[in-house]
Amino acid sequence: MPCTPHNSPVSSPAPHGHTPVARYHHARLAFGDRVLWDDLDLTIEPGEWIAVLGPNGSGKTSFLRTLLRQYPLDSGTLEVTDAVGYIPQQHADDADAMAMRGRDLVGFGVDGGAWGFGLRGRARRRALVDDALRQVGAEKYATAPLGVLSGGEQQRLRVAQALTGDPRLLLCDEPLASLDPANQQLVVELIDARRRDANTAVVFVTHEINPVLPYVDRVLYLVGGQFRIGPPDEVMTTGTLSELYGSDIEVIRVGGRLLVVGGEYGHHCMGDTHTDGAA
Ligand SMILES: Nc1ncnc2c1ncn2[C@@H]1O[C@H](COP(=O)(O)OP(=O)(O)OP(=O)(O)O)[C@@H](O)[C@H]1O
Repeated sequence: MPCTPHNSPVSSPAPHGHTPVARYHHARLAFGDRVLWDDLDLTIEPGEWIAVLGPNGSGKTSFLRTLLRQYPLDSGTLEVTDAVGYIPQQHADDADAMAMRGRDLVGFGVDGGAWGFGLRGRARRRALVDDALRQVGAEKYATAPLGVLSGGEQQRLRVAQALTGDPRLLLCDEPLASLDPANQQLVVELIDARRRDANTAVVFVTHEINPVLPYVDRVLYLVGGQFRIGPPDEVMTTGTLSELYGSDIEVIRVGGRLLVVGGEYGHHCMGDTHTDGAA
């Protein structure tokens, strides 16, 4: 993959206006012979929720990495806002969970853990952290060591961390993994509240579309170097997924939830879209 970056900021005078937060034009990403996608044209609008789906290794995290400017494109262009927030998977922190308080984790969003602030810098940092904690309702356990908090509480703090930069674009990398359904719902609602309050766009990588299905505007479905992008009703269909996977896939709707079954990729598909008790 060439190292020349093709990514550049979208110029945006109005932070939460109508300027797109990201724009791919004829974009291609490949590692050696392995093409993850080619000729991707995609404009992400403020307030839009895009779910990124696909089997293991199809390029979902790599897609986020292009938006984070960690992976340059092979060809084509990507313009993306500078105001990007990132929510990682749970348990993604390497730091000692008993030595770090909840608000320390949130503070990393402000300064990446840098030292040497003046008084004014510390006051500003404290205000940003307090505001982010308030947005996710985590004030109560902000001073507890991270290691004693539940998975749901920790994930709330990671949402708060991502909000400290006042993002126009929120990137979420499987943020529901290993949460129970009640905490999944809570985290999804926090993200949606931010989207509604600040018109922040959301790009949400997930193996389980059902917890976010009511919020999703468009699905980007990646499979074996191919992709489809469109509203869930257009992409999550027997016809579209069968064509994309190149084998028979059946999509069944059960009580507002989706169950995807069949074909040689059946195992992946079940994992991609089926959560609890949809069958
Ligand atoms: N820096 C890199 N160099 C070479 N290959 C890479 C690099 N990053 C990712 N890949 C490859 O690109 C493919 C897509 O990886 P990616 O992590 O984006 O998939 P994914 O859809 O997020 O997978 P999963 O669902 O398992 O998390 C994989 O085959 C991976 O090995």
